[in-house]
Amino acid sequence: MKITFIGGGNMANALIGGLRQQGYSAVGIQVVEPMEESRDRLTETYGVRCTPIVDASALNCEVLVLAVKPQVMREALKPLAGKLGNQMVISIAAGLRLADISRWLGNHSRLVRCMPNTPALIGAGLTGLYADPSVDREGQAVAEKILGAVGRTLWIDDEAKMDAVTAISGSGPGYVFYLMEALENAALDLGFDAATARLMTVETFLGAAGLAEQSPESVGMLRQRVTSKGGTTEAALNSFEADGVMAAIRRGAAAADQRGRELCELLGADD
Ligand SMILES: NC(=O)C1=CN([C@@H]2O[C@H](COP(=O)(O)OP(=O)(O)OC[C@H]3O[C@@H](n4cnc5c(N)ncnc54)[C@H](O)[C@@H]3O)[C@@H](O)[C@H]2O)C=CC1
Ligand SMILES: O=C(O)[C@@H]1CCC=N1
Repeated sequence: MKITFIGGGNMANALIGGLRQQGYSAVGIQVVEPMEESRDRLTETYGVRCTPIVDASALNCEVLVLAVKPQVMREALKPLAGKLGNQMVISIAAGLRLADISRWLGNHSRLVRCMPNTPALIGAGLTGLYADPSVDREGQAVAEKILGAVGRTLWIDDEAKMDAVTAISGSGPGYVFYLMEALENAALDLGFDAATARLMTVETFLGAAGLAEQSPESVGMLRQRVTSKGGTTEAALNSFEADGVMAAIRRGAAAADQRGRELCELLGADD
């Protein structure tokens, strides 16, 4: 199965890195990427062939992965419009409807919309997938195989829910790193050096996530188990509540969901 990526930035690197780690041959992967520096990096790191524009070899594939920013997707698809045969097209762009992508491709219908996340780079991604009703089981299996190579997959049966997937697991690593930054800064405030602050932060997140994964208990219950009455954790959590941290995070995720829907309307509208 030959795969062509349109766009060779962060996410394409994460997906290609994951596929290569899974033993997927570099010969089967090609990338269309206008930036010379990014092309060189991809070739040096993963041994994949890169071209600056869509040429005949880029079209000679079974699967296309659309990995450009939503704002440049329409422009990036112009060289592909009307030139596709039976290829499966997988879009990983936030906030772009399959109907719009299909139209920009000249009414192509074998489309799957996915929302991966950056832990894909270490094989620990989570991808939400939605398939156009015209995609058969074989097509779905192809998408599952590619995204499944870099982590877990979750099929969504309503495309409108893909913005919510983006707001939770797509953008989620950004929120987690933000919380990690906060804990790291707190450790610095309390007098630890940078390396120790990082170690304590990373291990605490890893340990807590691992515990949540293995435990049958809810995360709320796990939190309660750390929180002794009148103790230190309670002092911190009371302070978070007084500052509205929980509500602020929920409002933040809602803002991400809303932004996905805005992008959808803004970028999907006809000229
Ligand atoms: N970064 C993330 O955590 C996630 C991003 N996404 C989605 O993945 C897509 C890509 O995001 P990133 O990789 O973060 O962006 P990026 O900016 O790192 O990569 C996009 C690449 O596309 C290239 N490009 C620009 N115009 C092009 C064209 N006409 N033809 C081919 N390539 C072109 C750029 O040079 C750049 O290297 C976006 O649509 C985003 O919504 C999805 C899930 C997570
Ligand atoms: O911030 C963004 O728009 C992209 C989509 C999910 C993660 N990064």
